[in-house]
Amino acid sequence: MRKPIIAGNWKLNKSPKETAEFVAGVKGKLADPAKVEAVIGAPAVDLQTLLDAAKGTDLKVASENSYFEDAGAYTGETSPKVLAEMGVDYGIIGHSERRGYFHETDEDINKKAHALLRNGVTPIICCGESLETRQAGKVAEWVSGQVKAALKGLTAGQVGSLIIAYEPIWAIGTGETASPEQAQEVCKLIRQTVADLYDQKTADSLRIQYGGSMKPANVKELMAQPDIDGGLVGGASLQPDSFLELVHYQDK
Ligand SMILES: O=C(CO)COP(=O)(O)O
Repeated sequence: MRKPIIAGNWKLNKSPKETAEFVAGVKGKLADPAKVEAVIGAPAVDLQTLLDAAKGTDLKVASENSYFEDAGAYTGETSPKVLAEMGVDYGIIGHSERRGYFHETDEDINKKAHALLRNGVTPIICCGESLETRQAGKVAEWVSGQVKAALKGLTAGQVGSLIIAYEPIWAIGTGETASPEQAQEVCKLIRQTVADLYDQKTADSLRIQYGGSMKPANVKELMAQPDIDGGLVGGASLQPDSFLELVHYQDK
């Protein structure tokens, strides 16, 4: 069975001091790690503080972005090799904010997925359509295209171990959540895309998250969908109380 995974994505929102305060606020209160994984994705400059603070807790750590080369003359980039050495568990890549503001292409994201995997960090690969694409009735074509491009050249074993986050751009930070049915429809399509590219076993082992205004009030309904295995959460992951409510969704 796929273990549910609730991951916060803090984006550019916390300092090291605030990071340590957050972890102190969730310490000893997280869900049973056998039932749900709890992850926080933090800016690169906060990761060491987060790792230190999370030591001895069940909280796992994700980077928000990383480069596709391990080392070299790439000023300002974050090395996947260094992330692995630090003990970072997950690497978010291809977030729509990275694609939009920083012009990341499908090819970059595919190279980043390879780089994380060769270093032993599990990718969380983001995909999702804009409002225009949805209104044009092209969601399936768009999302399956992003998924196929991101997974190019990966083995079935690698794909079965990673995470894809479906984040419709129109639902990010807008308060407008995809309905559970809308989210399920696309998450199912993502799993089918993987089954077509690889096989059913790989598709059944891959975990798929929904992201876009997930919050304590809607987490349970979203997580009840058969193809949604987790959440990638921005705003509602910033405060300990709200994050704890999300990771405890099974107790609601
Ligand atoms: O982009 C997101 C997570 O990666 C979603 O952000 P919000 O939860 O703030 O809508």
